[in-house]
Amino acid sequence: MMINKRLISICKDSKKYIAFTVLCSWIGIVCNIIIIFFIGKLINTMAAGKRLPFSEQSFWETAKDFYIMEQISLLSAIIITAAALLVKLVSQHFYGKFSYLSSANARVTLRRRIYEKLLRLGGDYQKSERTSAIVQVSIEGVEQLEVYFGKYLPQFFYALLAPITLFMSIMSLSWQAALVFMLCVPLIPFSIIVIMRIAKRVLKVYWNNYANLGNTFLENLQGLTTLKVYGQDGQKHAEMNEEAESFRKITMKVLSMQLNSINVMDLIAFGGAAAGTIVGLYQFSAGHLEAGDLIIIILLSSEFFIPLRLLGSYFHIAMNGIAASDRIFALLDTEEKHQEDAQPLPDHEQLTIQLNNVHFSYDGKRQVLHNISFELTPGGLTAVVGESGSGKSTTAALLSGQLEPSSGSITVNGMDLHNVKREDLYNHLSFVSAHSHIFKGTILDNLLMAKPEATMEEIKQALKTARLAEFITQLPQGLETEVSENGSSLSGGQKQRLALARVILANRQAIIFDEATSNIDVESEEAIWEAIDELAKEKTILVISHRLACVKEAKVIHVLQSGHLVESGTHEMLLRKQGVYAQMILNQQQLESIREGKTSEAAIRNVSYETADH
Ligand SMILES: Nc1ncnc2c1ncn2[C@@H]1O[C@H](COP(=O)(O)OP(=O)(O)OP(=O)(O)O)[C@@H](O)[C@H]1O
Repeated sequence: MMINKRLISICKDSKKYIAFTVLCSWIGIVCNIIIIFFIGKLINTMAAGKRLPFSEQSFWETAKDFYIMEQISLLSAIIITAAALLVKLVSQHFYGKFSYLSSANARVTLRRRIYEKLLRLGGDYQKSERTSAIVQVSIEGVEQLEVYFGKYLPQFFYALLAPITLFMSIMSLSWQAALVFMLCVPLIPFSIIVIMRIAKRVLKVYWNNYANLGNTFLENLQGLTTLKVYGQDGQKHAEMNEEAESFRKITMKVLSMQLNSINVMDLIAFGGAAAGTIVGLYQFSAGHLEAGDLIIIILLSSEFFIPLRLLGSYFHIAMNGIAASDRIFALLDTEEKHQEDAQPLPDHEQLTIQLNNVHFSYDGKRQVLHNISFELTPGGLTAVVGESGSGKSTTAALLSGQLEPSSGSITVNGMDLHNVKREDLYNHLSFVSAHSHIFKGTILDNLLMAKPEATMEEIKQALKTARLAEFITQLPQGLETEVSENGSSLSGGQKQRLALARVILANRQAIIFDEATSNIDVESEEAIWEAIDELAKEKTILVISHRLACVKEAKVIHVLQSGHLVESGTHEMLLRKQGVYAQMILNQQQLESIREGKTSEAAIRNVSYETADH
């Protein structure tokens, strides 16, 4: 219970450093025992009436001839003591080094595991934890394990070894005192186990509150402008204060629990040392123990309990790490979409993706897609349209392998998408969403991530197709211009055009555009549509768009309504059908004419105001 086997087996490289740390501590206590024994034996010799004749002989001669134990002269004892002090110093130095190596190794191993897992999970990581919680767990949570590996584990094994070593040493002087010490020792781990049961509960709440606070903080920070616009920042401030207060309370609870348990352990440690010493004193007064031996027992009594007492202190800090490790394991255990035996995609010139009777639900309860079947055939433009919430983005996410159907199947060139290696799929297929991620770095860095070996000619061509070349040449630092986190130093349209240039440079066979032109300026929108039309001449393009006028030229348009595929065909065919698509076109035209009407009315009003002003 006090050892987390899984954690240790993951960080198995730390094991040898833990063993070395224990060895260093053990060498330290053996040195202490030797020194204390010499002091005790010297006192015994003096108490027996033997005098050091310093006035008659030189110090060295006196020390050489004065025997404190059979076969051990004072001079030998001084030399051995000096050597023991030196060894203790060296072992203390190495204790620090090995303790650090053990924890550093474990932290590196865990962070690498988390990172690799996140890479394998891709967008699925949110199934297990929220983004802020993952950041907390992998930074602070892993950091909390420093004490577990660097201090707690070595101390755990040392705390088993030290009492046995001391028991054997004291046994030679008084087996009764040694026995009393030994009987009191298990009371400390017993108290640790009792406290651990309470601690586990409290620490779980502590970590939940901590993660919630982090999440609220991140969300409020990201949405600060919206909160300010709606005057909700004060309200959110108050809510965050409440969360912070509950976090403060649970932190105080953890601290007071730690303090109380340290008090209990102190009571046991001092009580045990006192009990053993009383036995020693009793034996001394009865004449069964010499004065020096009693002093040895008194001096070693604290050593008996210090290792376990220290184990208790480390234990509380380590428990925090263990609670964090539960969250780390939850993340590491998140089911991965892909099996180890995933296959590479057979090399085809073109990509055909087929949806066969696909049903999908996010939560297993509400069906979002019902029995969808269609084919994304090679070359040209295919469109998926439908009202908001009809399931367009979900379809795009299924086609690009980000989601898996609840039932039915998706095949790529005849192969089940589930079995296709993700790297291989993305070597053939790209995806551009409404919020393409632009990374902190230069514009060139962002482009090169699509094709690190791209030539300047290819980059220029991609920028030209994405209608971004002119903008870049206007920048004083051109391609070397730094963009801030998530491209926040670029406009929405520039960001999307940069994402488009990146996808063009990647030169995949198929590209899915999911509302890639929503929420951007008209100029950028037109530029992107022109580029999409150009790309569709060579590649397989699937667009999801609410702008029906832009998909008129598509070779096939699929219409979704409440998760059902209700119509498929060309623009003309669908218009003739007078069904859902024709109605959508009509609605959009009406909406646009109302908008245009309003604009012209406003324009007329403005003109008349202006005329009146003049
Ligand atoms: N992550 C999610 N978890 C649960 N339900 C979701 C999730 N994402 C979408 N949905 C639900 O699935 C349905 C289809 O959503 P989807 O985003 O695919 O629609 P859409 O047609 O792309 O809409 P829009 O045009 O507004 O983007 C909606 O009812 C939505 O509420």
